[in-house]
Amino acid sequence: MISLRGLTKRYGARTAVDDLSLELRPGAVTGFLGPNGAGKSTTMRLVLGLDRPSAGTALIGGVPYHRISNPLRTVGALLDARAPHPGRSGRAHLTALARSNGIATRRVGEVLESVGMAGAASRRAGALSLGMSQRLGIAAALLGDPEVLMFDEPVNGLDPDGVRWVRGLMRSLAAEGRTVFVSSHLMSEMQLTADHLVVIGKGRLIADAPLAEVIGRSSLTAVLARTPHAGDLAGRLRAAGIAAERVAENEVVATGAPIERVGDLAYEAGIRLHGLRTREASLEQAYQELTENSVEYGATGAGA
Ligand SMILES: Nc1ncnc2c1ncn2[C@@H]1O[C@H](COP(=O)(O)OP(=O)(O)OP(=O)(O)O)[C@@H](O)[C@H]1O
Repeated sequence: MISLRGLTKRYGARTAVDDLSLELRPGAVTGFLGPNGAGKSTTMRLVLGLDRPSAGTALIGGVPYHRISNPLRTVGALLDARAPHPGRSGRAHLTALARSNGIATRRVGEVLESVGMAGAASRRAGALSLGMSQRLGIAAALLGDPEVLMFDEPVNGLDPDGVRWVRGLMRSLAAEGRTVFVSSHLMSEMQLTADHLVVIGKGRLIADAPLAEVIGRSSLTAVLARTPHAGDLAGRLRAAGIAAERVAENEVVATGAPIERVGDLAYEAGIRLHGLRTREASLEQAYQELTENSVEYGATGAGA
């Protein structure tokens, strides 16, 4: 469990993380989304005690990182895949980490195997491709078999097989009851991986909700009704406070209401339906709506 309370980080006049309060629960993959510069990496660094908050707290299992006696066994993280010393082999890097954290060195072989790097373990870290570096970073995060895992852009540089592998890994770590917190800019991938989403913009919390709820709140998620009485139905729905529009002779699009409510209102009004279905927004669309006012470094002008 990770708990943030009023977490704030200022760099001079710039507020990178602004009063974030949330709880990340175990047994779920929580996706961490936000435009470039939103404060995702800074938040993760604060949780890991790599930076000091200007205000507020970040707790792991109820305690701040610096008070955890066995940090690697409690929380594993991939923040920067290029962090290992470039002259050291992957195996040497992991062995040094294991030794300095009281972890049995046989774990090194196990995690190298589990990330598909057993064959490349003796290569210098500096000679690894970005994708292989990501795998090594994931191996380091898994080394202490921790309950809490944080990954900053873990699929960066991975090929499609690697991306699918990371997705499966995140899902299985969560299924084992661990807390999995993962940032990404790949919305289609997040939609397949995350159970819950935390969205921030300019350091501030924009959304903290289950994936289905974030998608359900999008204006592009709608209920489509086919009926020979489209005008009537649209009127009834609007009278009940639901945004509804007749888009064709026999079709109504309603937004902001669950499909059951639209079906019930049609039934109560005695309006015959020939079809009723939900059209879901993609996470990409929902995300864009949520963050359109928070993009700091976006392109401007025509075509942006
Ligand atoms: N050490 C630092 N000194 C000054 N400003 C910093 C420092 N670290 C981060 N920032 C600023 O804080 C803000 C948040 O940066 P951060 O890297 O946390 O964002 P992010 O959401 O991870 O972005 P990205 O998606 O681009 O990785 C940015 O405006 C960044 O320039």
